Amino acid sequence: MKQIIIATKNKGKAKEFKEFFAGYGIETKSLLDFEKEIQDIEETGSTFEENAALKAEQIRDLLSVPVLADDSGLIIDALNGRPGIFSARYAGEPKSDQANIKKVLAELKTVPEKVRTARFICVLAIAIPGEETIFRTGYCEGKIDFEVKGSNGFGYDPIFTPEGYSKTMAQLSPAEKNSISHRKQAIIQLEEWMNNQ
Ligand SMILES: O=P(O)(O)OP(=O)(O)OP(=O)(O)OC[C@H]1O[C@@H](n2cnc3c(O)ncnc32)[C@H](O)[C@@H]1O
Ligand SMILES: [Mg+2]
Repeated sequence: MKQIIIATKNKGKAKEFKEFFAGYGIETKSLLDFEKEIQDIEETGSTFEENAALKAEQIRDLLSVPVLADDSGLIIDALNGRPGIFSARYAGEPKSDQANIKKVLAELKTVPEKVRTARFICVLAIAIPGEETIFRTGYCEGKIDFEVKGSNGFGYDPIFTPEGYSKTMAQLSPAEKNSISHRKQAIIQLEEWMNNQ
C-alpha cells in the first residue's frame, strides 16, 4: 500500500497520522486535503468501535480506496468514564477544545490528585474495498491536572499528564507525545498487518 486516506477532519490527528505512516513509507491524506467538501459523518454509534467503523466505511464507500478512521477520547474514572465517546463535543456545539477542558476542570474541581486517574483511548478501523473492516485499540494512562499547561498537541492534551511524566501531554514535544500516545499504541498493534500490505 502506498497511500491511505485518514477519515478525519481533526488537524491534530491528521498531522500525527502523517508522521506515523511516513515511517512506513505510506503517504496519508485526510478529509481536509480534499478540494470538494466531504460531508461530516454523523457519529451515531454507542461505542468507539462503531463510530470508527462508521467513519472508515462511509469514506471507503465514497472513494473506493483504503481508509483508516480513528475514534478516540478521554476516559476519566472520577466521572464514571466520561467524556468517553462524547469527548469531541463534551461541552456542546460548536466543538471547542477550550470549552471541553473548562467543563472537565470544573467537574473535577474538588477531586483530589490521587483519584484523578484517566486514560486516552484510540480505536482504529481500517476499511478496504471488498474486505472486512479491521480494528486495533491503544491506550495511554495518566491523570487530569488542576490547570491548563502547554500548547502542543490538541484536545485535552493541556490537562493530561501521562503516567511516569511530570509534564502534560501539551508540554511534551510532538515526537515525545507520538512515542507514548494512545494513537501510537494502536498503530503498534497494526504493525503486523502493515508489514503484509
Ligand atoms: O471524528 P474526527 O473527524 O476524526 O475528529 P474528532 O475530533 O471529532 O474526533 P473523535 O470523534 O474521535 O473525538 C475525539 C476527541 O477526543 C479527544 N482526543 C482524542 N485524541 C486526543 C489526543 O491525542 N489528545 C487530546 N485529546 C484527544 C479530542 O477532544 C477529540 O476531539
Ligand atoms: Mg468526531
